[in-house]
Amino acid sequence: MARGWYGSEERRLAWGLTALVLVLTLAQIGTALRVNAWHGDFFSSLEKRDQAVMAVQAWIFPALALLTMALAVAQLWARQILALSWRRWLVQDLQGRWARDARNYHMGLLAGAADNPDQRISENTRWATAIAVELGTSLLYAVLNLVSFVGLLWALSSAVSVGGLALPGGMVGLAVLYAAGGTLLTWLIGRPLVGIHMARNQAEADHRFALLRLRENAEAVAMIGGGADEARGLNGAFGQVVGAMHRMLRRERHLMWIGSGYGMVAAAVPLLLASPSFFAGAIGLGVLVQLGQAFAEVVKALSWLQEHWPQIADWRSHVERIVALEDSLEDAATLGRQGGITLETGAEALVLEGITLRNPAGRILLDQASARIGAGERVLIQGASGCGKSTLFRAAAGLWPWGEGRIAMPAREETMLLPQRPYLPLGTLRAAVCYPAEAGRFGDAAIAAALTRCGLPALAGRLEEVGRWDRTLSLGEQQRLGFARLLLHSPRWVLLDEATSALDEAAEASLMRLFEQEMAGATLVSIGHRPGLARWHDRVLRLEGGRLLSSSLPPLPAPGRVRVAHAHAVPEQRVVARPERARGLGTVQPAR
Ligand SMILES: Nc1ncnc2c1ncn2[C@@H]1O[C@H](COP(=O)(O)OP(=O)(O)OP(=O)(O)O)[C@@H](O)[C@H]1O
Repeated sequence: MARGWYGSEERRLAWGLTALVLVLTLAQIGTALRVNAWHGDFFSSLEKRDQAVMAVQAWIFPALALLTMALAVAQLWARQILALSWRRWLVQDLQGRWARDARNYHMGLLAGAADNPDQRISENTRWATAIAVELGTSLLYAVLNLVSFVGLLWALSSAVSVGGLALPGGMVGLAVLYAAGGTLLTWLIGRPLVGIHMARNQAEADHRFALLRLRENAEAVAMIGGGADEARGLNGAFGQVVGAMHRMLRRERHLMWIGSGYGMVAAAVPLLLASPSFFAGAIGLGVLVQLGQAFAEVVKALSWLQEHWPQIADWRSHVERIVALEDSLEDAATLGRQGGITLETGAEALVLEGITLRNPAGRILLDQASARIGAGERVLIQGASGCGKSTLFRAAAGLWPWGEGRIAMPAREETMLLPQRPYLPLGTLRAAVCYPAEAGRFGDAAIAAALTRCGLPALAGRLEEVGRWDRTLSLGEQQRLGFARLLLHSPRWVLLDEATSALDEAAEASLMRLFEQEMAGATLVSIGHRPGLARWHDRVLRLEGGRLLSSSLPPLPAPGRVRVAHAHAVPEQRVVARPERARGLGTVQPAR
């Protein structure tokens, strides 16, 4: 995680902020050392009853206090900015990779992919970076403290004798043994904390996802009266969070016993051990106080792991989740590339050559099928539910990884696919209609005309309104909006996947008439179950038993009559030219 940022185009910022934190931390250590020396001088002056020296020390203290405060604030600011900048880079990097190249789609197809990527990107990155900076600076502080105070402790303890035995550096050895014992004990008791934090993180993510799912499906749940059941499910999901929290708190309580006991003993031991030397007059009060402080600082520095173990466990659980997401993103990219289907774009026709498609379980949907749809044709794809019609479109969009063969497609910018429920982005209605182009791409008059033509005249005056259009518009209205998009973008190739399924026949006819009038030159490939759809097409491609069977449709019937496919279907071999049409203008069927 860190290497990416420190090697990125933001590396100057990354290294600069890190250097700033380092310098400010060093300044803090220097000030702490000076405060320690001040204590020595102050208590020595007290002991000697030297008022003049004490008055000087009294003046020094406010300056030291002010410096300590200023450095604490500056170092905190630098740490926070470092963590925030790193998180910003990490989030942008992760969400960019997740959103691009359909990796989020391929992650959904991967068995065992990292769950809840949203929580990993928004939540885990926050803690992984913030705690890393905290741990990093506190470790640096501990190391520098150790280096600073270990010499002092060594020097001071050379004047101390225990039981008449002078041990130069004895206090240092004692501090090392003491901290090592505490660390070992902490590790033994606190080891399961990492797993517990992982379980808590997972439970938190599952609970949040359950809440989100209910929010997104509020209407369906309310209609079926599933509220009580949902509440039980949510309570169950949160119960997992509470369970993990209890396990975590129990462990942390155990660690607290060790931590607090150790701290108390560390404060008293050096004073008790050095007091005989003080009474014997070998050391003064100032040295005794300094010795106690230096011992506590050395023990604290050496006990860094012990003191920060709960934080380390928490941090690791966040990092593990981000690393798992990164792995899944890589796997998704591999899955996206691995497909045996060769996709060529920029072709003049849509050509399928020896296409085999399988579902994720390996079931063959399409077996070595070939077909060609020429420019200007209107082809209806039919077949039983679940036979693989939409999967064929997915393959044509380069999304389906399971299969073989070759697909040649027109250029992407000349093609537009309308699914059953068009995707409506968050934001203004204008943005929703213009999608995927930018909101400012089309003028008001063009948008209003498109909406009116597609039976949504009432929406033409609400272009600046912000709303959840996927919620407030009925499915039929959303499908009309999809056709308004088509009109605006005017692609040469249109792929419809049950894009009129929510409309009545008259409204469907009104929209399909677009391909007779405003978009008369476009090639149309649709998927649909309704028999009435056939009248808007020249031929049918039927997906049956893994084969694509082509049937031409009879010449244009009289308006209002439904056309049916020829009884003798043949495997696709040739292109059937689109008959010339001449039809009267259709009437607009407003939805509301
Ligand atoms: N993401 C997926 N994971 C697992 N199976 C899938 C996935 N997508 C499609 N399938 C399976 O592939 C098969 C073909 O699905 P597809 O959506 O192409 O059917 P369809 O012919 O369009 O059906 P319908 O007419 O009902 O829309 C189905 O059995 C479906 O369950």
